[in-house]
Amino acid sequence: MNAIVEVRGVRLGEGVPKICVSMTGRTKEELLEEAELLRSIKPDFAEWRVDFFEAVDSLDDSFEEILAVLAELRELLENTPLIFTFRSSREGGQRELAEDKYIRLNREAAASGHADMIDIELFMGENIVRELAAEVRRIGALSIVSNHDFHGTPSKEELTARLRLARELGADVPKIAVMPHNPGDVLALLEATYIVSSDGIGPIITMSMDRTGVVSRIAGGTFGSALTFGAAKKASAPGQLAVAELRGILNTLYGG
Ligand SMILES: O=C1C[C@@](O)(C(=O)O)C[C@@H](O)[C@@H]1O
Repeated sequence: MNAIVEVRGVRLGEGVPKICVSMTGRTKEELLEEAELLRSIKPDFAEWRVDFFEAVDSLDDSFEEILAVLAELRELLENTPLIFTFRSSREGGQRELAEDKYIRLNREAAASGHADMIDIELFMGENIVRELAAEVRRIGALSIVSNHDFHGTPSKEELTARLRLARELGADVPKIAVMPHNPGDVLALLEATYIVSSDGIGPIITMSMDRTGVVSRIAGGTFGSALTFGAAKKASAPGQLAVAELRGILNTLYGG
């Protein structure tokens, strides 16, 4: 595996940390509006948080409505790399999907060719993650294997182990987001980031949430996090800064 992951010409793991903005529309109209806004904001990456999309509740077996919206988003976003993410409730998302639907949804999103990266939750289970990550890659997309703790921050050792496990299971990019209760928790996240990024195997994405964790969203790159999430209209997680502000700070820290 290369130390750099390239998506539509954007090199993750090299230079200034990349900025990703999530689209959290509940309806197709809201999503298309968000995509229009992103055309002017021009983040390095866009993420569609599919769990916010109301039509998920009436999903039939074809996923037709989701795949149609995905195709429209792809077109509007032109060459901006697009991450497809269904975040389940137990990891801080809006909805839950039965395991078989979760697998098929992600597989079909990858097969559509409209999503560049597919977010797979680490805690779906090792076999599912391994198979899905391999399949996503076979189809020609990339995988982010993610874990989120909205209640606390595991120990540095546990954070390190989870990031490395994601990689072992085939993640192109391991990702972890955790909630700090004190500055020591942020330090644990940053130290784990430094340790795992020093493996030199490939990019990782980490963040500590909320006000206490903001420092990780702006300076995580110093410790080896390749991407940070910023907000356009609405934050998709606590602590995200507005893109313009984030971009200014990243330019100050890393040169633009
Ligand atoms: O995994 C992440 C990171 C995130 O939770 C954050 O804290 O910025 C935001 C989510 O939309 C994204 O999928």
